[in-house]
Amino acid sequence: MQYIQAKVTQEANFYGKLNPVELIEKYGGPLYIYSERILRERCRDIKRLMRGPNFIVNYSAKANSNLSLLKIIKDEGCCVDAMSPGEIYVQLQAGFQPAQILYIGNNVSAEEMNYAINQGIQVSVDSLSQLELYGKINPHSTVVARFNTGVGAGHHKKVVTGGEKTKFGIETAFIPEVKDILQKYHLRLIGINQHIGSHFMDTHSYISGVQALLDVATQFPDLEFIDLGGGFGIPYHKYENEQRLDLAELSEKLEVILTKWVNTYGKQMNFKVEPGRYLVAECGILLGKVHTVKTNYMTKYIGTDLGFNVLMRPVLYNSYHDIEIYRSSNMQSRCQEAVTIVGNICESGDIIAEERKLPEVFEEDIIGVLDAGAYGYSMASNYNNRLRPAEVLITTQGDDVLIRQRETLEDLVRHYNSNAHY
Ligand SMILES: Cc1ncc(COP(=O)(O)O)c(C=O)c1O
Ligand SMILES: N[C@@H](CCCC[NH3+])C(=O)O
Repeated sequence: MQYIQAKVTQEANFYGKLNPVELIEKYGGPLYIYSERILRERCRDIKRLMRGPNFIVNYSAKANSNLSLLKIIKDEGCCVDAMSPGEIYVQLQAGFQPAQILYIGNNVSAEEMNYAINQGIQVSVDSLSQLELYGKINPHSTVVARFNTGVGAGHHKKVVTGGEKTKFGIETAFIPEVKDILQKYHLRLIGINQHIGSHFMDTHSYISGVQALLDVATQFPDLEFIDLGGGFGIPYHKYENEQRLDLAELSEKLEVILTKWVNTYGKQMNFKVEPGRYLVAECGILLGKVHTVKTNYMTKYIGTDLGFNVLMRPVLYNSYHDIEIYRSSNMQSRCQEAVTIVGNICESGDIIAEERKLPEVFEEDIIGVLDAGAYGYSMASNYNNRLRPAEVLITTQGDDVLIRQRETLEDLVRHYNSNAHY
């Protein structure tokens, strides 16, 4: 097999004992591959953000809720946050204890709240009306509230979750109303949280958000924890040597402001963060095959089986992913050229990479889409009745293990009611 453009994965010895062509031959494509080693490294990186037992990493499982990955993350000593009863269900299956799960809901129904409450899982509410609902359902208990401090950040406006133009969190101007509802239902606010948005690469906005959240915290004397949120970015432009987010710098800044704040609050505090992408993005690569190479009116299209049903990010946010090329044939790339890599979905926007400069690509080549572990499979769909792919873990020993089967055609009709009369 030839590694045509594969500097990143070769340096990381990503694929273990098999190469990407062999992995596709063995499991078929498209295929998500995850490196256990890189996943564990990222968990350890983020756990070094703060010292001591009062710091908890809550993995935000919406980024990737594969059961096997959850078990590894749990094994690394992380807890989790959940966005839905489905996430809670899978997290319990992965072995997390209810006390290790924080349900950070948004527009949650009474049934969904009860689902969490009945399992002993702490709920965080993000509006006055949800706080009222929680109080009615579960008075004389503890509650957590998500605030919107006005600070937002993110790689695209669709993923900025703090500030004026977002549905999330309780605006800080409503703190008096929060206190009234707490009193009315005899609720004790034990934690507050926020999440300013996804994928920041410098520490500035996160620190501003933390400072603003601490100002909110000062107004509630009974807190046991403050959850500072996630959003830690990863270098998607590895071929351009993009710098990593400076976690050491962030750690130093956090230490200064949190220590100062704890001294004035006058009581020990637990601090949490909620990283999703940071833990799982870089451990995942999406592999697919080139089925067609064609030119339409001067644009050279590389037609693959990587439709936006398997990786939505480029279509939804215009997101960039580095591309690698692996080849089983002896074909030789003669030049670098700008090509547009597309999938097999019936929409013109089904583009993974537009006008990307790559060594000449041939049919049957394997394409690797890097940093696809976060919001890849978890946002995959059955659009065009395509099947969601299989997922394979490369263990720290370099063995490949199937951790989720590829869907089958039968899965596509599994939930139809064939006895329906109409
Ligand atoms: C409440 C909450 N916490 C954490 C995250 C994780 O974000 P990220 O994957 O950017 O760390 C998200 C997603 O943006 C979120 O909505
Ligand atoms: N899905 C987004 C991140 C948003 C996370 C959820 N608030 C992405 O792929 O970048």
